[in-house]
Amino acid sequence: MTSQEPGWQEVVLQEPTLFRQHAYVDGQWIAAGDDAVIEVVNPTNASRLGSVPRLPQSQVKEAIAAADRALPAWRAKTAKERAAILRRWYDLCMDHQEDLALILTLEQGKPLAEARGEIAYGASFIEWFAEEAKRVYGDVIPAHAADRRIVVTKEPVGVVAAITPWNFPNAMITRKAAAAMGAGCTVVVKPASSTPFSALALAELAERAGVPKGVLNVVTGSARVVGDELTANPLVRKLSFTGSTEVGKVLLTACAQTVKKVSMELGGNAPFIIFEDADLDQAVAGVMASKFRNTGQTCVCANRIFVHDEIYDDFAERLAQAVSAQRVGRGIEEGVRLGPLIDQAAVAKVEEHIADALEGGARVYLGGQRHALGGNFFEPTILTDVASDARLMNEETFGPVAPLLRFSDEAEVIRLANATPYGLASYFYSRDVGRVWRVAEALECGIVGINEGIISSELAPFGGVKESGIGREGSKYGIEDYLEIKYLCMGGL
Ligand SMILES: NC(=O)C1=CN([C@@H]2O[C@H](COP(=O)(O)OP(=O)(O)OC[C@H]3O[C@@H](n4cnc5c(N)ncnc54)[C@H](OP(=O)(O)O)[C@@H]3O)[C@@H](O)[C@H]2O)C=CC1
Ligand SMILES: O=C(O)[C@H](O)CS(=O)(=O)O
Repeated sequence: MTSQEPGWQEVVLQEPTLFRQHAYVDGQWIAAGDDAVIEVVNPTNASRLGSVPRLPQSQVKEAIAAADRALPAWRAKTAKERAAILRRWYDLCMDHQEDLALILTLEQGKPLAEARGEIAYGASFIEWFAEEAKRVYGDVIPAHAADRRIVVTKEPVGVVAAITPWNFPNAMITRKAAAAMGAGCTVVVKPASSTPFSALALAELAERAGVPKGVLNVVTGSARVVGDELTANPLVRKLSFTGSTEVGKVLLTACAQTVKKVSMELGGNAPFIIFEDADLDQAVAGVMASKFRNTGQTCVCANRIFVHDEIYDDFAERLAQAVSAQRVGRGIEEGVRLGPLIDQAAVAKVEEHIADALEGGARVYLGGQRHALGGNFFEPTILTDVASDARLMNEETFGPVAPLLRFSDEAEVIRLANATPYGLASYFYSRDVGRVWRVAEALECGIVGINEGIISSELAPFGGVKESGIGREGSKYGIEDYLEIKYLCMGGL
């Protein structure tokens, strides 16, 4: 038994040392000076999984200082040397995929199959930035005078702070840390307090891969205490944040005081538009993939589903058949497709959005209630005839609710799709090539899924516009956010 804690539900890790209950600072596993802890529970049944240190500001400051001390030697390594260490980290993550997936499912709740997928997805960023690290090219610019030479180089930003959410407790860390480390930066990560164990397991494997002490640090503790130090400390030159837009705005303001570079991956409110010429089987599959992945708890989930009048009733029935086939249950049970929501606050938000839609004239086509399993479980839900002024039109539900709205006019549905402060992902299904280009170019967002509901990959730039964020993660663009451009002007030659 890895742990006697009730939250472990007979789960046994092949490698029990991957389950860490200490913060990782300067190559050491540490407790809080006053032994204060944050309890961590299994969202499936609220049973105790363990605890992590509630570090005070002084120990967060020490982690930043350790990252600063480690920076010169780490950035002095060649890109090839850093790439080799990242590659070993990738190999170790994949070697321990099952254990990492079990830890993730226990602390976050997602079905084991999805957790395995997240581990592979998270590891793919380490593999990708091990390769991209070796392609950080500069420029030689034809000089404007015979005695000048103009060169552009790129240098690591320095110490990077990363604050990450609970919904992807592995991949949101590697998407930042691997890019930063590949660029030659050192990192202090603050994982979400409800899902810290995935981050600590990654730190354990990074140490085994040969990541030098101080290069990667994981601090756990109060969001406010840790966040205040990470955003105020002048040694931190960049903050990369993934989480809600509300918190992103707080962090943006705090970072202004020391003019830090920032990357913000914030909330979304994805429109999903199904035109009358769509392949309905593909559209149903796309909604199932986009809407119900992670039980609807992703920032790129379809949040508003617009269905053309001509196909509305047929689509609603087909979707209901697909949703009804989804098995709700504990994530560690094979075959389960929908796990619990992260906590009771998340359940309450889903209920509020449903109640608001019903008050506006919507109807429950399927589900609509807390699941018979109780706790944080909720029935996968389809609402029909949702009004265009419902709360969920402007707020991300972050739960397994598929609200179907009717439309008949292309220009009108684009106006509705764009009528939100968010702009992360959008989706639409049509087989008319002219419409595909018109709609793709008209949607105000960073990512467009066209006849496809799963858009995330380490190869492609992930990020949003408007209040969904700043910057891009993954792809060849993702490493640029961790680099500074330096212009060398050589004269008198
Ligand atoms: N665009 C994107 O890629 C993504 C966006 N999101 C969005 O985030 C939300 C869900 O994730 P959730 O974790 O609840 O988001 P939160 O914004 O509440 O939390 C995200 C992280 O920020 C920390 N945090 C919260 N308040 C502060 C603060 N004042 N100072 C410093 N850190 C703070 C949290 O710590 P603690 O856990 O200790 O409170 C957590 O680690 C949704 O809106 C979702 O759309 C989520 C994932 C991806
Ligand atoms: O936090 C999220 O929702 C992720 O960014 C979505 S994805 O990258 O896993 O698709």
